[in-house]
Amino acid sequence: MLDNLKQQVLEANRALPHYGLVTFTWGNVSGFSKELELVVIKPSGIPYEKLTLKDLVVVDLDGNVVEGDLNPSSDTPTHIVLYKNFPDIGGVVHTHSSWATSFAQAGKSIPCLGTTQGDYFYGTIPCTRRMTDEEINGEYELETGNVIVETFETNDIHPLEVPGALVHSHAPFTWGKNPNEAIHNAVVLEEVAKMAWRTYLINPDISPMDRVLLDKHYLRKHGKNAYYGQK
Ligand SMILES: O=C(CO)[C@@H](O)[C@H](O)COP(=O)(O)O
Repeated sequence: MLDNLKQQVLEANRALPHYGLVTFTWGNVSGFSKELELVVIKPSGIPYEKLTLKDLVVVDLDGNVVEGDLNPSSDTPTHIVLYKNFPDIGGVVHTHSSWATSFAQAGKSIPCLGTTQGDYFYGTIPCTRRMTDEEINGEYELETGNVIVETFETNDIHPLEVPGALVHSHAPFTWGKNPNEAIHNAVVLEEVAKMAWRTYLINPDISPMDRVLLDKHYLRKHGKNAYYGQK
């Protein structure tokens, strides 16, 4: 079971440069085994092209390394917070992909302007609030996860209906049922961020797409599945 998850995490991390989502090592992917309550994550600072299965790090939900000789990604606490608070997710991606990161730096959420986003994100992709000095000077990566969870709870957003968020002044995180789905959502997020910027340049007054069209597209693709409409 863990070997299969490691293979998924390795392939997902290698997909980051393939899809143009990272510069240098500005990104990381993890996978979660609910049965084992273990997270497999990319080691910190290791280039994707050099990554092997034995380099991956396995941590428990307290962040303790249970397998691996390298340091886990510096973002590991954020990944763990998301696994603990968003049930049914099995993969998390963090990148500094430039279009999505530009919205995060601007502190702007990405409204759902068209069906491209509507097929994968059931509405606005939220940007978190700025973090406080205490949060930044405390356990920053842990607080980063907490501010994402806070954003979803405050705005009553279901994390499997909107599988991603922009962290103010930082960058995006996406997730999914497994690492591959989290990567897919990261690619979509970067693409719709680019489209949103261009859409606002063409028409600064454009409003979000009609809800009836969003429902038609989102429900057609996802159906009334287990989590639709539930918290
Ligand atoms: O967000 C950041 C830095 O701002 C990190 O995502 C790094 O860009 C990658 O860190 P490692 O995964 O290599 O520790």
